[in-house]
Amino acid sequence: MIVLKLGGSVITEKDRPETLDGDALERAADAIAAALEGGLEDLVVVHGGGSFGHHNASEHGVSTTEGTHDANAALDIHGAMKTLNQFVLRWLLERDVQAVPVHPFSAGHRDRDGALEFPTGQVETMLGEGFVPVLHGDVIAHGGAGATVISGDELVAELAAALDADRIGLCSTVPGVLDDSDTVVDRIDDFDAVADVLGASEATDVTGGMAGKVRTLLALEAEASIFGLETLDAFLAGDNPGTTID
Ligand SMILES: Nc1ncnc2c1ncn2[C@@H]1O[C@H](COP(=O)(O)OP(=O)(O)OP(=O)(O)O)[C@@H](O)[C@H]1O
Ligand SMILES: C=C(C)CCOP(=O)(O)O
Repeated sequence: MIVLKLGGSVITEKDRPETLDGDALERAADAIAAALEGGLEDLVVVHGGGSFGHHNASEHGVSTTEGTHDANAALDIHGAMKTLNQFVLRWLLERDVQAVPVHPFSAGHRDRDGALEFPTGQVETMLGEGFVPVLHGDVIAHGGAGATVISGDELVAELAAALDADRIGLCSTVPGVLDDSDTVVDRIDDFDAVADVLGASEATDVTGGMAGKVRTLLALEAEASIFGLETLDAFLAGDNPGTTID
């Protein structure tokens, strides 16, 4: 079973609000369709926000820790993410991938300590029935804070642990984690060893960019790969392109 995140920075033009990168989404959807046709059985897709969601969250001052009690603000962020989710579903369905949505806002919550509660029975049942569940970064009810942002990366970590994923992949806009001479770091097992080169995203991003991604993945028991779109098909075929986080 694979949990795959399509980075928002890959499938959208991240510095132009609410702009899809149709060519990139097409390439990603082609790779997913080919892998399923080639025999891959269980795949969960999660996508990030890119230019959908992050701008809205930033405008409303909402992040993973700063919440809102204004339903209009929550729905503005959620609506942007659902719009992008519709695009992802459409691109997959056009390639006969049996993609169905799971909207995290209606599926889970954080408690007062910020701990995520995310039941996964619906995702497991979808997989068992031959569907490809497609989740996305979203807003989520948060005890004492109203609604806060949940990143696609956090959902990947949660799903991978709950579903005991065999492989975890984060397809981003970079070929992997880059060191200070822009060479892809092969393997990361310690945050402090790479902390100096890990930055935020270059675009508006309320969930922590590459540093947040590495921190989230290091907390997982299973290995994860961070790689670029050009090696998505290789990852789905069983290779470990880019940076391995363990
Ligand atoms: N050391 C690094 N190596 C690679 N990328 C880095 C590094 N430090 C910071 N970055 C930034 O992190 C970005 C990737 O993080 P980002 O959160 O934008 O990715 P994403 O998951 O694909 O998108 P989204 O969060 O919208 O879903 C890169 O585009 C780059 O700007
Ligand atoms: C900004 C929102 C709502 C979702 C962010 O998800 P991410 O792009 O995976 O960090």
